[in-house]
Amino acid sequence: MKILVNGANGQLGQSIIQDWSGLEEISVKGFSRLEWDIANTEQTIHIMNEEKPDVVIHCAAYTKVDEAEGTGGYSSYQVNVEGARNVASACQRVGARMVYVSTDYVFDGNQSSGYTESAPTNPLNWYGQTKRLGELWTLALCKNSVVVRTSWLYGIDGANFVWTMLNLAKKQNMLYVVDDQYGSPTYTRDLGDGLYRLVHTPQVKGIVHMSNVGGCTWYHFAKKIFSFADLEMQVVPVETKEFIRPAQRPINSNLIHSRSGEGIDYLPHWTKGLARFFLDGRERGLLD
Ligand SMILES: NC(=O)C1=CN([C@@H]2O[C@H](COP(=O)(O)OP(=O)(O)OC[C@H]3O[C@@H](n4cnc5c(N)ncnc54)[C@H](O)[C@@H]3O)[C@@H](O)[C@H]2O)C=CC1
Repeated sequence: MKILVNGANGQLGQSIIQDWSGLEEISVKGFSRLEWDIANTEQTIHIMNEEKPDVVIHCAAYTKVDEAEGTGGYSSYQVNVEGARNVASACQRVGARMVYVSTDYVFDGNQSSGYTESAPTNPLNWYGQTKRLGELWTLALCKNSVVVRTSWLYGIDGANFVWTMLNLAKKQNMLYVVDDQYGSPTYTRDLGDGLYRLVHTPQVKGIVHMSNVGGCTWYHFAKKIFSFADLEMQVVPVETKEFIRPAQRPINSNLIHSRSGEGIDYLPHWTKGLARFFLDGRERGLLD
């Protein structure tokens, strides 16, 4: 099975390439933005015609949530909507399955019980809107496609909340962290494992929620990070309204995994994902 990964220099893309390279039953090839700009229609068609993959893992995205608001949304629209449309139609043309990675930010977060795959979407910010439009184009243009929604993603290679907390701990011993936004932190390697099972479960189509199970607030996530890192840090819980940011975030973006019985299984609990991150980081000499 031949698999292409776009956005391969991002945190999820790197994690997938590292874990899937060398596996016997698949061949995986990653493309950075410089090698494959998904917003470039001709380049997308050319690469897909040349490579003729069985599967494309679509990791490429404009992910700067606050900047997306500030720039009038142009860059995020180009990548998250037009780029997804290009890839979906090229996948359809060459008969490839497209796995479009999406986000909990397609929901407004007002539903305290969480969101199933079929729950109505209502993004609060421009990033979420562009990702939702990308989902719709993917499902409309590529018959053999799956939209995989995940949340609060962090990996060893990349900028994310975990590294932000660990880097701040080098400079200060007190931090304010939001305690009224709830979600599921998801480790890229655990998501990669879930995507690997999905790739081998061809009958699954449509929308699938895939995040580490369980959930917490950013405050509890930060506390857990410092506990795993064995660092003394005073973490003070604050409300979202005390942190004014350009993009609004959902208060409760808990993703319900109602399709996990279909051969794709649940990912481990989020605290296990974080423990795995620390093991990996220590093994690679990046963490004490
Ligand atoms: N980071 C997070 O907390 C979450 C991310 N997601 C989704 O997961 C997926 C992967 O996210 P991350 O790895 O965290 O993002 P990332 O920002 O680390 O990686 C995205 C990659 O896409 C590339 N890219 C940007 N524009 C491109 C273009 N025009 N053509 C080709 N590549 C382009 C970037 O260079 C980058 O390497 C994205 O679809 C994102 O929307 C979903 C939920 C949470």
